[in-house]
Amino acid sequence: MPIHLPVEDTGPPTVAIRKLCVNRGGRPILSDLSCDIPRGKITAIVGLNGCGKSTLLRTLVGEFRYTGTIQFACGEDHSKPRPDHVGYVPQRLSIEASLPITVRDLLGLTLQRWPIFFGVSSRVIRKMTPMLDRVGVPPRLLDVPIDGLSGGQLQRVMLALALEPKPELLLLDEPSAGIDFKDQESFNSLLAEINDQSGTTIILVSHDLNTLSRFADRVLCLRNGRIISEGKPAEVLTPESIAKTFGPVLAAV
Ligand SMILES: Nc1ncnc2c1ncn2[C@@H]1O[C@H](COP(=O)(O)OP(=O)(O)OP(=O)(O)O)[C@@H](O)[C@H]1O
Repeated sequence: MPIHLPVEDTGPPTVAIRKLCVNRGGRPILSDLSCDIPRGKITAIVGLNGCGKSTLLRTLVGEFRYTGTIQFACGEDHSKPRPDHVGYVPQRLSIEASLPITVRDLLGLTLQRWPIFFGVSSRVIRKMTPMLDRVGVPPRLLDVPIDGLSGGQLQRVMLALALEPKPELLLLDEPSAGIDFKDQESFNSLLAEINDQSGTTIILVSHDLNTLSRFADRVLCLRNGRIISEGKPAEVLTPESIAKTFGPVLAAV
């Protein structure tokens, strides 16, 4: 029986998920998953590799078909989120890393509504420096090819794109993967600042239970595509719940 601890009252949830089922490759990945994502809070999703964390985020951004309901309370039309209501930082870039694309090209290609062969508009060019500044990326990196960025710099560039124009919901899939401890700390502080200053609801997938216990408002533990427990970090990251989510070996550590 999953453990569901009450969400403190922050008004209607940003996302209400009910009986969500997702199949991939003919196999159930998420099964009968129900939860509320509280407005203006940071919710972390944890669980073993392959338990369905990325599938859940990618379903929320509309990538996979599903049964059940996902009710968004973003913008005025609550039935469907529009891209400008939801920002998404994927686990990895699905483009060839060796393509000779600079940060400026990536921002131009993503922000512009017409084909890049018309050139990047001056309106878009003017936006780039403040966008990068907001996430702590120096403007000199605009001319660096994306495969020349460090893991932490690339995550920040992706975050800058996800924050454009001003999402009510921000989804991040393992933003700390491949980043050293210092960069992780400063990236998490940046997310906390965004959450604090603009009230953006954040859902992030993470494997770093220590950091989450300080940083997330709520933790959702997944195992084999089902919710094992959810609640505040101190309530949920207990030896019993960790053992149910990750198995007895980690709990014993
Ligand atoms: N294209 C696909 N076709 C079929 N099954 C897939 C496909 N992609 C992923 N899966 C399976 O879906 C399951 C969930 O994958 P998902 O990426 O959501 O897990 P995860 O919890 O995010 O894992 P990780 O922590 O390793 O990123 C895995 O068992 C995976 O093998």
